[in-house]
Amino acid sequence: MANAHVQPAETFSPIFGRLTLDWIPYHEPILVATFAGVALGGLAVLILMTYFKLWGPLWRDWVVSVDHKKIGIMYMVLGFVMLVRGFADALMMRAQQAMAAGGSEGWLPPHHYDQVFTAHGVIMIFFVAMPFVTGVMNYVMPMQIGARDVAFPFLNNFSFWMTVSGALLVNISLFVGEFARVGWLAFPPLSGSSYSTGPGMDYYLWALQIAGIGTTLSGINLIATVLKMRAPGMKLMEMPIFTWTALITNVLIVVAFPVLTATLALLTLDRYADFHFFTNDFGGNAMMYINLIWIWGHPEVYILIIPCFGIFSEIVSTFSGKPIFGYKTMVWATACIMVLSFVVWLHHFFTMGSGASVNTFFGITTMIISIPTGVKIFNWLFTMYKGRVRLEVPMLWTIGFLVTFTIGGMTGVLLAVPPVDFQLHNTLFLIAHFHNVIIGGVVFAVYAAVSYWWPKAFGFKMSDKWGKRSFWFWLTGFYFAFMPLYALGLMGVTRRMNSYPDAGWQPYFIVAGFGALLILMGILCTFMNFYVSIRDRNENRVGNDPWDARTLEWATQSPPAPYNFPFDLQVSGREAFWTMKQQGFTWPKDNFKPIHMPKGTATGVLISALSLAFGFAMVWYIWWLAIITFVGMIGLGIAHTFNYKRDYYIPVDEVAATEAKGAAV
Ligand code: HEA
Ligand code: HEM
Ligand SMILES: [Cu+2]
Repeated sequence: MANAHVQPAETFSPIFGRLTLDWIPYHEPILVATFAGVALGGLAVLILMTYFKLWGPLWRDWVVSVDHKKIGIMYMVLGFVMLVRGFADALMMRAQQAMAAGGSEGWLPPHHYDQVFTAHGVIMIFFVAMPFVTGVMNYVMPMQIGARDVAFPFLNNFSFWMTVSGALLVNISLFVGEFARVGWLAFPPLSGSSYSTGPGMDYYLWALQIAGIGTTLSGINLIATVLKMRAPGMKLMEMPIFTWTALITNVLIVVAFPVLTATLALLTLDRYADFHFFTNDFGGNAMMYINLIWIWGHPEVYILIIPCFGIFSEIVSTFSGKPIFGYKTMVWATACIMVLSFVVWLHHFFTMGSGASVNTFFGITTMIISIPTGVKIFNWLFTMYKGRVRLEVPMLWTIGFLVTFTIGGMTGVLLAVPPVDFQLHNTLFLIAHFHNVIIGGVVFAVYAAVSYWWPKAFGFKMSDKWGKRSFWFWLTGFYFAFMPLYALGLMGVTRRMNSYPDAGWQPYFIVAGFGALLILMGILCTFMNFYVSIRDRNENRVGNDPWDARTLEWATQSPPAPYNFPFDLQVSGREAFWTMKQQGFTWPKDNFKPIHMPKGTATGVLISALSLAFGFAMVWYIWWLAIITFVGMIGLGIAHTFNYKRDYYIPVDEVAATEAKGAAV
């Protein structure tokens, strides 16, 4: 069955561009079944929503909302939904490699398998990990600095919906056409027009461009928020560590993402307009792409991990009952990582002919990053040392992280040694390294963050039992799924292989597949946890400060009022809320003033919807639709500047009523 794939013929019609019925994969049973599942599920959701009359509230309270808390939660929902999609791809790969040994070709032909690993990588990085960290930053950071919202609330809503448009475009490619078969970073010449015909690569380009605009704008927004919106009295060196990491992450985003945008734009010109930036013909150079994409790509992995370091810092300190050890070194270590992350990119292509001196330089700069990272690890350990450590669920994830991330970091240092990398580059050892830091770091952090801030967001705790189950399945699942890959990598097994001749490797792949099943159990326990926690919410109600925490978000109600804080805060010292608690702080019960708030608007979601249609039109060369939607986007943007009704006041009696319901502390 393998290799049976025939690419539909390239045709062009003025109305449908190059889209023909042949591009609908109704001859692929896996996709038809998936489509049926998605369609039925979607239909069920539509019916339930209509039955319970939820469309109005969904639109008013969520879709058009500019409230940073709502937007934060929507990012998390997007992350979890896409995690299911990305993980389904992972299971397919694990199943394929568990069977495709010694002459067997397994169940996924190369044409399909290559799309699966590309989609998995793209989805996991751009539409799982990025929404997760952006979501947590959005939800938590403004409250940590005592602000009512982010600096540009409308922009925040717009950024979110652009990310959704990008994610939708990737998912549309599953049922209309195909996705790229080039790996998550799409190196030319493979990704150029000669070797990647068809729409797959173009889906990749437009999805990432659209989502990337959202990410860049959100970065600008959150930087402005930290710099301009802090409560009076909060000095930079007194901000909570998580806020520091959010600031540094967003600086990285604002510096790095434009490089991605430019790189993808150049590749788009190569593909659409016959330019030759990245081809050997006509003076182009593919190495330029490799350099540019990694100048973005390496900082990107720190964009993912740095906010997670912030999450763990808050949790360690709260659950050890101590201020974070080495506050200043924590801030400086993070700043060092920020700067260093821009001078290591070449470690991703030591083997591509830069020569010994260049490789040595980049090998050493890479190793140096271990030092500030080690500083952080030891700071967390010292925070726990002699603390009254409470092993609640968020803390379990934190300890799991400390152990797992350190192992993954160490294997990164091995890869940073150029001669070693000549052996291990693009083997499964590399795959094991980065899943080790990303799952042990980012995924664990997100789970920790969700269990930690959930009671703040919803007013009740999550289930302890299901939280622990989820943790143990993920932890053991991770080790079963990825330790065999280190061994395989050392034996020389390369990445992105659809099948392999040596049946001796098969047992390792089977163990890895078993690990993926354990992770599946972990994910199922998570959804069970959501269900059980919401079902039993009335038994698990908590006050505003259930963990005896130290930062300002815990001074608000649980869930926080739309305005977060009823009064302007005047804060001092590093652990603002802890100090307030020591001084017996309570919110005043009267003398409220009307609160000035930003108004929701549908402009963001409408422009994003047009951008989705624009992306689709560009993928399929439907030029008339591209022109109309492009003009529409610009027009809507301009029209929005004439909308002067952007704010409103919450009247005093409404504030008083809200505060009477559950005044903080
Ligand atoms: C969250 C994501 C994340 C993080 C945090 C890291 C962190 C690190 N990474 Fe990793 N890396 C990736 C994600 C990440 N990486 C991805 C996605 C790829 C591959 C992409 C692809 O090709 O598809 C990759 C690839 C990659 C390569 C390329 C290999 C190759 O293609 O052949 C290299 C080589 O140097 C490397 C090194 C490192 C190092 C040195 C660190 C360091 O930052 C780690 C520092 C941490 C520690 C060392 C542990 C704690 C420290 C101590 C306890 C102190 C004492 C320790 C010492 C003094 C050593 N990484
Ligand atoms: C949850 C369990 C996961 C499993 C079982 C899993 C499994 C896999 C597998 C089998 C591959 C292909 C390896 C190969 O090339 O042979 C892969 C690639 C990859 N994974 Fe994962 N993965 C998981 C989670 C994640 C997460 C959370 C992320 C990032 C946030 C991620 C990012 C990637 C990337 C970037 C690639 C490279 C894709 C490429 O080669 O272009 N994965 N993963
Ligand atoms: Cu790197």
